Amino acid sequence: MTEENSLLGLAVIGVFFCFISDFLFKFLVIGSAGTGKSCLLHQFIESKFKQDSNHTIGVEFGSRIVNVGGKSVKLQIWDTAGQERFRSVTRSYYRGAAGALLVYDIASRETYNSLTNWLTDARTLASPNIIIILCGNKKDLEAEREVTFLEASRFAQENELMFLETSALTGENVEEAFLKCARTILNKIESGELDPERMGSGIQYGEASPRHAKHMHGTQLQNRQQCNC
Ligand SMILES: Nc1nc2c(ncn2[C@@H]2O[C@H](COP(=O)(O)OP(=O)(O)OP(=O)(O)O)[C@@H](O)[C@H]2O)c(=O)[nH]1
Repeated sequence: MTEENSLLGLAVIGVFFCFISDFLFKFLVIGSAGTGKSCLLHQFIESKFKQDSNHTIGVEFGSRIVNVGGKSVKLQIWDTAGQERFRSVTRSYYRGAAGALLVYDIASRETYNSLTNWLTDARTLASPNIIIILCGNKKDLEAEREVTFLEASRFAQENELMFLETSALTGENVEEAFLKCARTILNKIESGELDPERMGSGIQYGEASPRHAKHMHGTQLQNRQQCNC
């Protein structure tokens, strides 16, 4: 084998391992219209600010594999429309989500005042154990701030939420928000508090997980037994 061929082989193996994951987590991005949910998702996936973002119609989807505590986790993220007229559509996507970013705009008290409604929806429609991070977005609009950091952090504490102020425009804390949520879920899996095998947990074993291989092996065995081959 030539040196070029072996380098090519290593590159192919590298690319393969980049696309396989230990876990898959279903995430939601929820909150009032115009708070920057689509821009946060775009910044997280594309590492740039989405210019001319329009209102989301129903839901949009994005995914990215991240490394959390030595494990590769595929985040399957559903960006939901904040407009009231889409509520019945977006609510149908909540089911079985493991984590959520609950977004308000620090420059709009109205979006902050609606948080309780979004939170109730998430806990009743997704799961009472859903891991939620509160994101005070548009942190860059300091001069227009209507919601203080302190009051939002108190709200987060009272409602058992994690909290960060973010800016989809500058990228500040965007990566951290998604990773913090993923890390908390992973810690709960490792401590046994969350069971990925429970129906509707919003968690699946990825292709790189030995549990996935075991599960696949079991399925293949079952199929073989069924077809007698
Ligand atoms: N200054 C500033 N503007 C932002 C930021 N994030 C989003 N915006 C702007 O806020 C507006 C709404 O952003 P979107 O991401 O479309 O909001 P959304 O929450 O997805 O809205 P819906 O889809 O209607 O629910 C757009 O004009 C964005 O340019 C931010 O971090 N800072």
